Amino acid sequence: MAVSDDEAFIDVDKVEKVFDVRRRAGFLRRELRRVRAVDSLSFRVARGEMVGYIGPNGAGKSTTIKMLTGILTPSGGRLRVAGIDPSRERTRLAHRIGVVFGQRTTLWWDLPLIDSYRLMHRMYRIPDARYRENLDRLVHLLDLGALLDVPVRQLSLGQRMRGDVVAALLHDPEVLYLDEPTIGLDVISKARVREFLREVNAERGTTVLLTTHDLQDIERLCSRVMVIDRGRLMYDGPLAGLHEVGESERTLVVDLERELPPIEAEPARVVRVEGPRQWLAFPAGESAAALVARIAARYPLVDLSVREPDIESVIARMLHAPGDAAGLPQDRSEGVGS
Ligand SMILES: Nc1ncnc2c1ncn2[C@@H]1O[C@H](COP(=O)(O)OP(=O)(O)OP(=O)(O)O)[C@@H](O)[C@H]1O
Repeated sequence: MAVSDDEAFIDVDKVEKVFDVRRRAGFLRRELRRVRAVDSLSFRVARGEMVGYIGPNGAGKSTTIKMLTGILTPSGGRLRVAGIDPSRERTRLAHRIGVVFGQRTTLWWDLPLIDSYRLMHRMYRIPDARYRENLDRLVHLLDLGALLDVPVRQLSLGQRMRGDVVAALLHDPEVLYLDEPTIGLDVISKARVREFLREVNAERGTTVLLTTHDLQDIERLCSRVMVIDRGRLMYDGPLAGLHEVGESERTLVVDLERELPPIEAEPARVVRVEGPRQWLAFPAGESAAALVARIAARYPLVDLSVREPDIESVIARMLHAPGDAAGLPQDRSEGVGS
């Protein structure tokens, strides 16, 4: 998407990351393999944007985020966040970014939640008044008041995740990297975290880069989505466009009054029939309401529901490579000698 030079808050220009990995290739032999995790990757994100960053397992998403936080140094290309080169000035950048890794916690496991926040207050040298104001606001928004004195190890996954989100935002970061922030959460906790992220983005103008395997996270939060595969950017645009490129399909499940032959309702097609229930696949870009109206006019409809495609199938269709279906680990290594 077109973000100009001046607007770019995150600026990634032909960035590469190559890992050299030694693998056992016999009794004594070790073979050196070169893994190109990120391959000439370029994109820009403007301040205040909320962007989904998705791709199959092993596509290079975490490697990108690690370079953006300064944990990893690129092998080539140029990378800036808020004008800062992350790997050179990691500490300075740390005051301006927040990170939530859904699979790991940044909180101290044995301490009550509030003690982790007090430690962050000191670590980030957050002015007292600002710390108190942020803590009150965030704890209220994420409904954590009753849990502040509970050790982190005793929190449920959803409570812990909300605790992590507060920790990432206490120092008012300008950019937030979220890696699977709703993984393993129940429907209510997911909705609460999403609602909260939308508010933070709207109120504070926080720039958000969101990695997820949950298509609904993207649908609810991001107007723009970037798809990475084998370290390369394959798509950058609205989610609807991704459905079109990938020709992804939604499913309409209809319950009829009685068993009937397969419904005829172009462009939908019946993919399964079980008694009076029929499943119809139709292009994700088509209006479900118009389709339902056409079917209701001709068939005795009792009930219906619409099922969205999952993110893996959308990406897999877009990549047009059934053998490489998203979710499968990919070997991207090149032999470089022993
Ligand atoms: N420290 C490392 N050393 C060697 N290879 C690595 C290292 N980190 C990542 N890789 C390799 O780089 C590629 C990209 O990995 P990365 O973790 O960035 O993918 P990902 O898109 O985040 O995947 P996932 O969705 O599974 O988290 C993979 O082939 C991975 O095995």
